[in-house]
Amino acid sequence: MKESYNGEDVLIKDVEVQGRRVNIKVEGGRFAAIGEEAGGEADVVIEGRGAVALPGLYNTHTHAAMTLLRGYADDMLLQAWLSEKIWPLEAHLTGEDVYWGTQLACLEMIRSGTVGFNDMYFFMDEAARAVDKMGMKAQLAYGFIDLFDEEKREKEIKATEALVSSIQAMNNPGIKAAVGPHAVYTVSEEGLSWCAEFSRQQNIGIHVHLAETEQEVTDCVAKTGVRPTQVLDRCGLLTPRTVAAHCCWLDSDDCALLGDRGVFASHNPTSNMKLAVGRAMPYGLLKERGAGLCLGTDGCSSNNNLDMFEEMKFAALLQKFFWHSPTILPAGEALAMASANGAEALGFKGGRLEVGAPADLVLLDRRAACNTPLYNAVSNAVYACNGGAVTTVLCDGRVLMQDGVVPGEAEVLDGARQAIAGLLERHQASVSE
Ligand SMILES: N[C@@H](CCSC[C@H]1O[C@@H](n2cnc3c(=O)[nH]cnc32)[C@H](O)[C@@H]1O)C(=O)O
Ligand SMILES: [Zn+2]
Repeated sequence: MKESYNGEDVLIKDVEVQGRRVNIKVEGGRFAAIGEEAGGEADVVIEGRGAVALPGLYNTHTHAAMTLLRGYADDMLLQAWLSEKIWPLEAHLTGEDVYWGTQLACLEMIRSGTVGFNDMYFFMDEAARAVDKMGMKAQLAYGFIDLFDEEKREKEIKATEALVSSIQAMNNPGIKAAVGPHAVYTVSEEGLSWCAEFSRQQNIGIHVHLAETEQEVTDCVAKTGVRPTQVLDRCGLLTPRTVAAHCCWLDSDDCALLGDRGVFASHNPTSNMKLAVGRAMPYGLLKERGAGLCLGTDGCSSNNNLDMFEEMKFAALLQKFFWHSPTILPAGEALAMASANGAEALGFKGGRLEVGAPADLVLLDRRAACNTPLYNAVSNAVYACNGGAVTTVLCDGRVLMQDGVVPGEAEVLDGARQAIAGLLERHQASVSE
């Protein structure tokens, strides 16, 4: 497998697509042909051996470098988890840590069939360097938190402007900048409005946490007189380029507003259940009102992995359980949330297994137990398999994993382990001072 990519043509032979055994030809990073007739010369030939072919997946809400904090703090309520555990350790993060933590996240995502993701964190120029090296697609935002303090707001504005220009200077169409106003309880309305205006001026996306907990909503109403959705709207943050993560504690007016504005609601079921936020995103109401619907894992510290196959299953099951409906969020809709919808939410064209689309492709092992029997490949993908069944991944036609091999995996794991050791050492030294 080549570690760099120069638009090689790829021929994938004998794979299962919607019940048919076909070949897939990739030319110039796009699907050129899908069918028995697909063939001809190719720089790379992959024997599918009947593997199940699916579109590449998009994780629309994560804090990628939180891989370094996996398992560091579990079984806590959100506010205590953030203030007592997560933020004190994050204070010691360096750019190098985020470079290795993001590479580890990319490795984990590639191995489980994700080709693109939506990130909000610190040192995002380092995250961009990691994404560029790993060959994935991403929308990257600096997590803007001003804590209602004017001086901190100025610093967050400068950090956001710096990140956007450094990403735009990379000229990598697979890596997009965005603004990342964290949430209504950590960002002033001046800060929220600045983010909205800057995203409009720069024509870039918006990535924000919305209505994750009941406390967020009640505190917001007590403080401003209106609900978080209305605060975001009056600051100009609800747009068709907005991905709002969580969207759990929304009422029907909130859902109507998100639908009217064309916002994408990113469902993060595992994180919501792990942090016991107490309510499932109102999937049915948001769908009825026309909001975009996509899927995310949140960070590794509130999941604790980045496996979008698990996320599809938990989304389908949580919606059925919470809304008492065995038919809500069927497998096909869960797969659409995790692929084409997610790509669209981030302004990418991929996540679709169709001629002309960018070649985002995942092959699942046909011989895996979770694919035996194979009555329905989509049912198995959502309800039976997890990311462990993924054998081969292409992103815009670039082979990121072939037959379970990701080039440079050992180096990424070693680098991440060293970063974790340094981070814990610095945190320990500060605690014992
Ligand atoms: N400039 C900001 C950086 C924020 S990055 C995004 C933040 O979101 C935090 N985070 C992770 N998961 C969640 C969640 O589920 N809800 C809210 N915040 C989260 C994460 O730990 C990180 O601190 C600062 O000065 O803190
Ligand atoms: Zn989050």
